[in-house]
Parts: sequence; structure tokens; C-alpha cells
Amino acid sequence: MADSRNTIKKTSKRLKGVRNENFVAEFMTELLSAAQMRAIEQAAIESGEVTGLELMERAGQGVVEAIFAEWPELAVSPAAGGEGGVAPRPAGPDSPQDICEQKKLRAVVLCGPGNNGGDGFVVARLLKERGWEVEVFLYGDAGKLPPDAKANYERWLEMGEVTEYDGEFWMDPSIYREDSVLVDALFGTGLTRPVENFNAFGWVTQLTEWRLSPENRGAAYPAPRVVSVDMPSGVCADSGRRLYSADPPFDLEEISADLTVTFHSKKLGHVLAVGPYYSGKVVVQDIGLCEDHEWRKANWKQIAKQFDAPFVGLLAKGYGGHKYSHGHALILSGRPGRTGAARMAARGALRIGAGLVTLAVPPAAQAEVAAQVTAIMLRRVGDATALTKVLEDARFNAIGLGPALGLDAGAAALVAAALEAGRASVLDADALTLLAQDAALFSKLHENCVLTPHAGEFRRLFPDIAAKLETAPVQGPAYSKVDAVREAAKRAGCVVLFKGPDTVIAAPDGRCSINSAQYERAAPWLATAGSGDVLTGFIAGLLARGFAPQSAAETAAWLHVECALEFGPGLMAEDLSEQLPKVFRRLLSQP
Ligand SMILES: NC(=O)C1=CN([C@@H]2O[C@H](COP(=O)(O)OP(=O)(O)OC[C@H]3O[C@@H](n4cnc5c(N)ncnc54)[C@H](O)[C@@H]3O)[C@@H](O)[C@H]2O)[C@@H](O)CC1
Ligand SMILES: Nc1ncnc2c1ncn2[C@@H]1O[C@H](COP(=O)(O)OP(=O)(O)O)[C@@H](O)[C@H]1O
Ligand SMILES: [K+]
Repeated sequence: MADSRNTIKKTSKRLKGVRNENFVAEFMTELLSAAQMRAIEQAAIESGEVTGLELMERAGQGVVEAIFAEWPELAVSPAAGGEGGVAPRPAGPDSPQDICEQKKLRAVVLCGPGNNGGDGFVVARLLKERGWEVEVFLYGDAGKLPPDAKANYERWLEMGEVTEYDGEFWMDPSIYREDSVLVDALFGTGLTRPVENFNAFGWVTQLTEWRLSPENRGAAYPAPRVVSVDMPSGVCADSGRRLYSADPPFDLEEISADLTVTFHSKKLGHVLAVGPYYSGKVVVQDIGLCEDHEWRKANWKQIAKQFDAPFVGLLAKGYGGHKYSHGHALILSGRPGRTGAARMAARGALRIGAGLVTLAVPPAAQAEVAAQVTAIMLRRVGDATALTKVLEDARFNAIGLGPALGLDAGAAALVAAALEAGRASVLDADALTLLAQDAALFSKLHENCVLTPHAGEFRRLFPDIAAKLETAPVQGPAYSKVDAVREAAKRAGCVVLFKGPDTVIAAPDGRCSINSAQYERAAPWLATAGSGDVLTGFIAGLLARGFAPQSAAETAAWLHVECALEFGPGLMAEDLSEQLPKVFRRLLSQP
């Protein structure tokens, strides 16, 4: 199996190079929808290169390998099976050797009615062959299993039993052992409707309750590991959202995995919405699906990417350049007492490498701002006419506006003047609210703009789109944040960056990427006042440096998270830009 995998052509999941601690060359990973995954699988099967049954075998094998890699103490070879599959265990006061050594590894596999269940039957067989004690439950009608799942169901029946899982079942408490693994193979990419049976996840609910109950915290035998096959069941693979029954009060318990093992590529649902919360940790296993170049050529704009790291070559400053060769960003400041947001943005623009940064300040705020900045320059800009005049200087090649700009007519006129100048521009905060209030202003947006709404601003700008995203989904694939931002970008005619732990960035032509601040990149400290202003500055700075709008937004969002990770807990918005030198040094130093 492993050999045959090695001979199979590598997929192009990794679009560029490799990433290690010091050297970043990779920059995007594909995130597939369920339909895209099916299309890739279908193309491979139709080419005659592989059968569905072989793919299912590799998927099951991939799950078992991932379990063993994650918890080496559970790894047993098939040869150990005859001896009972007992894994070596450490001695210690809480785990007396004489008890633990005798413990048999145990898996409970919950199979669903489709091919996800089929993968579950493969996992059950492979673990049993390694001497595990395995119990298998089927949620659904065995007679209606699709052919490959049916074949694996029958293979399993040659070595074990299948118990009908009707949701009324409560697990024998002996399952709650450290050496047990619960395999969730109920639903994967085929989840199309809410799970109707209220008790369908009763077993997992029981487990969750057991884990959380005070008397079991710190118990000698911690809870079993929960492993989801492909998706944590109940979570939509396209949107990362849970599906809800149209008839309340069916707020079903869901499966919350420690480990989710998916195949070929991550799915959108692993990084969007609540997907990360339920997935635990995601491991992608290669199942030897070949690259279909024709299909990819026809679909590349429709495939969303996870932005993993920028091209370092773009971030470096070449020798021999002068300050004007790195652009001049103009950041618009608010009135006196409200200049901090723009000052933070300006500092971000300068730190990220714009050659020059000028703050455009209302005359009344000049003294306040002048007392606070040094390397950043000042220009008095009292109104829209003055802004238009300043922008006659073509060296101002990027504009950042919105943070604490104000919502009065004067501010609206400044937004209009900035847009009419046609420069690369990032619009945030108050500028977004002004755009939402005035259709004529909105119509001035052009392809060199980037909008950076948070959820509230997105709702104001695109209420109908936000409503689709906020309505509880009753069928899959559910409308996703990727769908919403693509639709918004198309309507606005410019790049839209919708903030959050799953920041989605889309261009009007459908290109889309996700900057995920989740899993090992979780950066909850970014939820602090003013961090969005710094992001505006980062984008403005990169626009000044000549980055295209989509690329500026992606790179800035990624660096923003990297700065938060560099600083860690206790982060304030002011700290973000100050991490850039360290982040750049790390990125730019090659091994
Ligand atoms: N696409 C691929 O390339 C591969 C897919 N594989 C597995 O196949 C899975 C996809 O299989 P399927 O398309 O059969 O889909 P699933 O097995 O995810 O589920 C679909 C089945 O569940 C039913 N169903 C959906 N929602 C339901 C609900 N709420 N209540 C009750 N029944 C419901 C459907 O009618 C269908 O029978 C993947 O997640 C993966 O685990 C792997 O075997 C390997 C390769
Ligand atoms: N939990 C979180 N994890 C990661 N990033 C977050 C989280 N919460 C917020 N952010 C990021 O922090 C920034 C906050 O921006 P914004 O909401 O505009 O705040 P402010 O208006 O205070 O500047 C955005 O870049 C957003 O993506
Ligand atoms: K599953």
C-alpha cells in the first residue's frame, strides 16, 4: 500500500515549494468544496487510473496511519494482532504497569449511510487486523449502502458484527477509557440535510457530557480520542456551518473531534465558520488522486486557497532602490481627539515597507498629530478640494482611509475625492459606513480598491448577502463566507476582505483566498481595539509598494496574524507594527 502510494503522482495541493521554520517558499494550499472533490475523484476513476474501492481503501488506511502518527502509543503492527494488539505503555504512579499492560486497544466505529461510512468499515477492518477490539455501528440501512461502502461492509462482516445504530443507543461506560478511539464515519462531504434523528449523536453527547463532568476531569483514565473521517459529522464541508432542522427545537449535539483526517486536500469547511472548532486538528492524507490539468485549468478561479505564506521575494527590498521606488502612501486622519487610528495605520504602512508615508490631517488636528509622529510626514488637508489638490502629485500612489474618519458630509466628500483620484486605495471603518449609506459613493469604487469590513460593516454594506450568511442553513452545501465575499467583491467591483479568524479575501473575478488564524495559527489576541486600523495601514503600505490589491490584502492579513503570534498574549494594537522587523527578519533569512 505505502509503496503503491509512493509511485503515484503527487497532487498539486502544495502549489509552491516547502515550508520549514526559517524558510518560506510555499504560499497557497487548495481548499476544495465537496463538488470539486467529487469532480477530482470522478476524473481519476474515469481515467481508469484508480477505482472507487481503491480510493476508499487508501482513505481508511490514511485514517489509521494518522491515528498512529498522532498517538504513537496506539501504534501496533498487524503482526502484533495475534498477541492481542497490546501497545507498550509507560509505568507511572497513575498508570500502574500491571494494569495498563493488560489493556486491549479498543475502537468504536460509527458508520453512516454513504461512502464516509464505507471508509469507517475499512478503518474497522484495519484496526481489527492489528489486534484491536473493534465494535461497529451502522446508522442507516445496510441494503442502501453505495457499492464501495457495501463491499467494505461485507468484508467487515467476515470478521466482526455490525450493530444497528438507531440513535437510542447509549454507550457502555467502559468505552470511556484512555485506550479507546471513537471513529466518526457518519457523514463526510455528502451531508446534505440536517441530521433528523434527535438522538443520532446521543453517543457523542454522552461522551461530551462525560468528559466535561467535574468528577471525570483529571480521572486516571481520560476520555477516549475522537477521530472524524473527512469532516466532523454534522458540519457542512463547503461552509464549515452546522445544518439545522427547519423544525425547532432540533439543536443537535455535534461531534467534536480531537483529530479529523481528510483526503487529498482540506475542504473549505475545515477552515470556515465553526469547522475548526469541531475538527480539532486536521491531517490531510494523500490518497493518490492524480492531477487533472484540464479540469484545473478550467476551474482554477473557482478553487479557493488558503494563504499560507507570502513570496519572500516580494517582501524584500532590492539593493539600489530609493524611497520613491517603494511608493508613497497617504493615510487620512480624523479630527482632533480621533487621530490615533490613522496614526497607527500610518505606522503600519511605514513598517511594512512603503518608501514614504504621509498623514493627511485636518488643520485643527495638525498640532496633535505633529506631537506624536516623527518619520511619518504631515499634510494639512482641510477638505475634499484640498485632497484632490494633494493627489495631483502622482507620487502618492496609495491611499488608506476610514479609521476614525468621521461620518459627516465632509468625510463623505473626502471618500469621493479619494475614489475619483483612481489610486490604489484601502477603505475601512467609517469609509465603509459612508459607502453603505450612499449608493452614488459606492458606485465610485474601482478595481484598485480594497474594502476591509468586519461582520457589522459587511452587514451594512451588503445586507442581502449578509442575511444569506446569517440565516441558519437547513440544507447542504450551505451558503458560505466564501460565497458571500465572492458575491460582495463582484458587486463592489473590487477586492473585499471580510475579517475574522477565517478572513476571506475575494476579487471580482472569483479568485478567493482564506487567511486562517486558527489551529496552530490561532491568534485570539487580535480581537483588540485598533488592530483593524493597523491592518488598513499594512494594506496601504503594500499597495504603495506596488502589490496588486488581492495580493496586498492577502499578504497584509497574513503578516498581521504573524505579528500577533510573534507578540502573543497581552497584545495591543500598537504592538503589531513593532513585530514586523522580527517577522521580516525570520522570513527573509534563508537557512
Ligand atoms: N470523494 C472522494 O474522492 C472520496 C470520498 N471518500 C469518502 O466518501 C465520503 C463522501 O461520500 P458520500 O458522497 O457517499 O457522502 P457521505 O457518506 O458523507 O454521506 C452521504 C449519505 O448520507 C445521506 N445523508 C446526508 N445527509 C443526511 C442526514 N442528515 N441524515 C441522514 N442521511 C443523510 C445521503 O443521502 C447519503 O446516503 C467522503 O466524505 C469520504 O469520507 C473516500 O472513500 C475516498 C475518496
Ligand atoms: N479571534 C480572532 N482571531 C484572529 N483574528 C481576529 C480575531 N478577532 C479579530 N481578529 C482580527 O482582528 C482585526 C480586528 O479588526 P476590526 O474588527 O476592524 O477592529 P478595530 O475596529 O478595533 O480595529 C481583524 O483583522 C480581524 O480579522
Ligand atoms: K465524518
